[in-house]
Order: sequence, then structure tokens, then C-alpha cells
Amino acid sequence: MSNKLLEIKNLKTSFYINDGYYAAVDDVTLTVNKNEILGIVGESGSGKSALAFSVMGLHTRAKMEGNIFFNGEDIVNVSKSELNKMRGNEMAMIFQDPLTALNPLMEIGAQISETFILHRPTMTRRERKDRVIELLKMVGIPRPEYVFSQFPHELSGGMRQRVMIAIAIANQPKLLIADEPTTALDVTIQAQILDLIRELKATIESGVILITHDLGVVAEMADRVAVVYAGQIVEIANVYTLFKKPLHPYTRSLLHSVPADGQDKLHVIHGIVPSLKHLPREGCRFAHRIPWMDASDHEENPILHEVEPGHYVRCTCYKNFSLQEDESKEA
Ligand SMILES: Nc1ncnc2c1ncn2[C@@H]1O[C@H](COP(=O)(O)OP(=O)(O)OP(=O)(O)O)[C@@H](O)[C@H]1O
Repeated sequence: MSNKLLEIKNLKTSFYINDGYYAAVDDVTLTVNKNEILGIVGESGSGKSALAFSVMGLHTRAKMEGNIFFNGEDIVNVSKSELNKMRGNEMAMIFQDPLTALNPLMEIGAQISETFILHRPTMTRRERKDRVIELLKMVGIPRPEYVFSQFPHELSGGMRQRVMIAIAIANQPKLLIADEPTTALDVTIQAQILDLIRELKATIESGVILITHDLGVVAEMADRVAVVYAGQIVEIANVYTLFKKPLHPYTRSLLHSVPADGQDKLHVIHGIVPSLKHLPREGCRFAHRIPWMDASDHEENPILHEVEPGHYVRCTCYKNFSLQEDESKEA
């Protein structure tokens, strides 16, 4: 039996801006296997959330092309009611900011119960309450009976994120998407939430997409990592390879821009991710951020090359790339 849970093929998600459609996710192909965590990293604006929202069918006005096979079924064009059946049931998402994702006027217990009313209509009120208490315990909320009747603003940020996780795992989804789940939390709480996601993944044996800009989180959590730049995957590999043998200039730049042993100075990546409308669509999209490289180092139409089994890198520029500071040392 196939181990593939999610298979995305040539996905293109475009938004209409002023005069036309511009792709925020551009020709993305990837798989998520059962019981694995796929990390997705990239700077702000690189298209990570647009990709996650595409999988969840949460873009209302975007144009979507390509395929997203979930459990073998292409969900790019399924009806709204089909998607509603899947969301919160077979696939669920943990959002960045629990305060905006939770209803401020609704008690915690009622918010978690909603998912059962929607997806498990035969459950009695008593059964729902028992299951909610069980879930609150599972995600490590102390005094769950008391918290059941509290409002979101009465809980700390970490506790609210636990509630979000309880909602997401309520129906034991096969696929869990966590979009920067710890960004809004302080460091100690971050570690607890990540531990919780890892434990829950093992318990419910789901596949997880973990979106983050934090390479430390990816190193800790992911089995495989996709590095996304300007809407495209520029490198994908298992986590060990990605950290030990990164190839793409963007991956290497990212890795050098966080503190590491023996590194006396942090690398700064030139410029910023261009806005959707101004994104270069021809040639290597990262080229303008490594201007010291020769144009001939880049491919005209960069594709993903499989450099060793399971390790893909876009464009040939990785072959001659070195960080600018290393180049000037050599000169
Ligand atoms: N609904 C939308 N309409 C128009 N443009 C959008 C829309 N959603 C996202 N974008 C644009 O798509 C690009 C990718 O955005 P996205 O939010 O996916 O990036 P991200 O990598 O998740 O960033 P962050 O880490 O800041 O959340 C950005 O240029 C963003 O402005």
C-alpha cells in the first residue's frame, strides 16, 4: 500500500492584483507521507501560507491549477461541501495566532464541541463533553473541567494554542497543517507546543506539514524539508541532508544567517523577497539576491534536479555558489 498521504503536482495558486493574476505558489510538486513531518521553510512572503491555504481549500478568490491528491483523490476542484466534510475531519490546520482563530464570545468547550456537531452528529451532548475534556487533558491543559467554561481571553497564549491544537486533532485528522504554530509564543512555551505536536503525530499517526521561518524548529521536528523561495521549491531533502549538505544558494544563505558553532559573523541575505507583482518570472528567481554570481551560472529555465535520491535542487547556480564573504576572503 502506498505511504503517500498528500501528493501535490505542479500546483499554481494565483491572486488577482490590479490587472491580472500573479502566482504566489508556482509549480510546486511535493508529497507528504503518512506519519512524517514535512517542514516548509522560507522568508516572509515566500508563499508558505498560500501553499497551506491551497491544500485546505481556504482561498476564496484565487485561481488554482495543478493537482492536490489527498488519499488518492484530487481535491483542487472538489465542491465546497466536500471540502467542508474534509476540513476539521480528515485534514486540519493549526494557525499562527490562536486569538484571531478562536471565537472570543464562545466558551472553549463549546468551540471544541462544534467540530463534533459538524462531523459526528450522532454524538450526544454528554459524549461530546467527555471527549472535549479528554482532548483538553491530551493537550496538557490543567483543570480541563474549569477551562471548558472559560473564554479565550481568560487563557494564556500557550493555553490558547493548546486549545487550537485540541480542535485540530479532535477528529484525528490524517493530515495536520501547522502554520507557524509557535511564532506568537515565548521560547519555553514554544518547546512545549512543538513536543505536543510531535507526540500527537505519533499517537494519531498523521502526516504533518510544519510551516516555519525558524530553521531550529525544522531541525528539531521535521523528517524532510522543502525550502520555498518566491513561490517555488528551491530545495527539498531529508532533514539530515539539508543541514549537512545544503546546496541551493538560498538554503545556504538561510543557514548562514542563523548563529552556529564556529561562526563569528552572521550572513545577511541581500534585498528582500519581491512582491508578487514584481517577482521575476524568468530565469533563477534568486539571482538578484546573489549579484556577485555570473549570469551564466544560472539556468535559463531552472528546474528541480535530483542530485541524489530524494534530494532535489533548483537551478545549476548551486554548483559555483559561495557566500559573498567567503569569496572576498579568497580574493
Ligand atoms: N489573498 C491574497 N491576495 C493577494 N496576494 C496575496 C494573498 N495572499 C498572499 N498574497 C501574497 O502572496 C505572497 C506569498 O504570501 P504568503 O502569506 O503565502 O507568504 P508566507 O511565506 O506565508 O509569509 P509569512 O511567513 O509572512 O506568513 C506574498 O507576496 C503575499 O503578499
